[in-house]
Amino acid sequence: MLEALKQEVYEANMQLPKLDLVTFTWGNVSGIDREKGLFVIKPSGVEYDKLTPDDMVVVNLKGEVVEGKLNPSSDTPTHTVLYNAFPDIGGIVHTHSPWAVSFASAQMDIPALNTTAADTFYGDIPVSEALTKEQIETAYEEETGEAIVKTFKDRGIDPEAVPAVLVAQHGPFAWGATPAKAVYNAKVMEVVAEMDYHAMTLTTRDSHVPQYLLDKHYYRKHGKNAYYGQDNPKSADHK
Ligand SMILES: O=C(CO)[C@@H](O)[C@H](O)COP(=O)(O)O
Repeated sequence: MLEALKQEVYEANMQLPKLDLVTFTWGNVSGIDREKGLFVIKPSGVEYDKLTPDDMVVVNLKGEVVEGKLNPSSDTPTHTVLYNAFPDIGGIVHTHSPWAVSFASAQMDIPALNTTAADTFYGDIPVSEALTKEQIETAYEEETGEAIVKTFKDRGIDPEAVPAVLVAQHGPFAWGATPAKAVYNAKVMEVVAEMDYHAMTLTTRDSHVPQYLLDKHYYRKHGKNAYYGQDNPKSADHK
């Protein structure tokens, strides 16, 4: 059943290691057939270079396996919640891509600071609230999905406008009209997160030696009068 969708989801999963979005067996991609109310997802714990289209698992919108010889991804409950809550999405991807996970670990949104972000995300990529110990210990993956939905509801964000989220202390989820588009959005998120990290480091001047102190030591070392801040025409603080 759903052979064409299995092939499409398989190909989307194979993009994850190619795009450096996953390590080992981390991450997963799914795609949905809205007419049949069934989605296809990567099997759990299978190495990407051993995956085949036939390994894909078919799941209904209650999260029940309807076809598959392997166990579905451990994140299947999260995908299930999102397909039910966001009726216009056709594919979902989850990765542990390191720059996005860095923002998730810091519980910080990935801000839209440049056109690279704005071309794909019409606003900041939100981070969810941290899940409670009880949520983690009871139904972690389902609660993860609920935390994502709550983030968009509470903050009034349209999941079509911002097709991505960070789950605090966990990592990124992204979605789109197709599994391939979901993977594209996940990669743009990772690239934007890296760009933002560097931009935010460069602009927080107290995160490194201020220019006028560098100048002062430079001038002392080279026998010139030390200038401080606004007195120094070379300093970014020069008034
Ligand atoms: O987030 C996690 C585990 O924390 C999962 O996404 C794993 O990284 C992949 O699990 P499977 O899809 O292979 O079950």
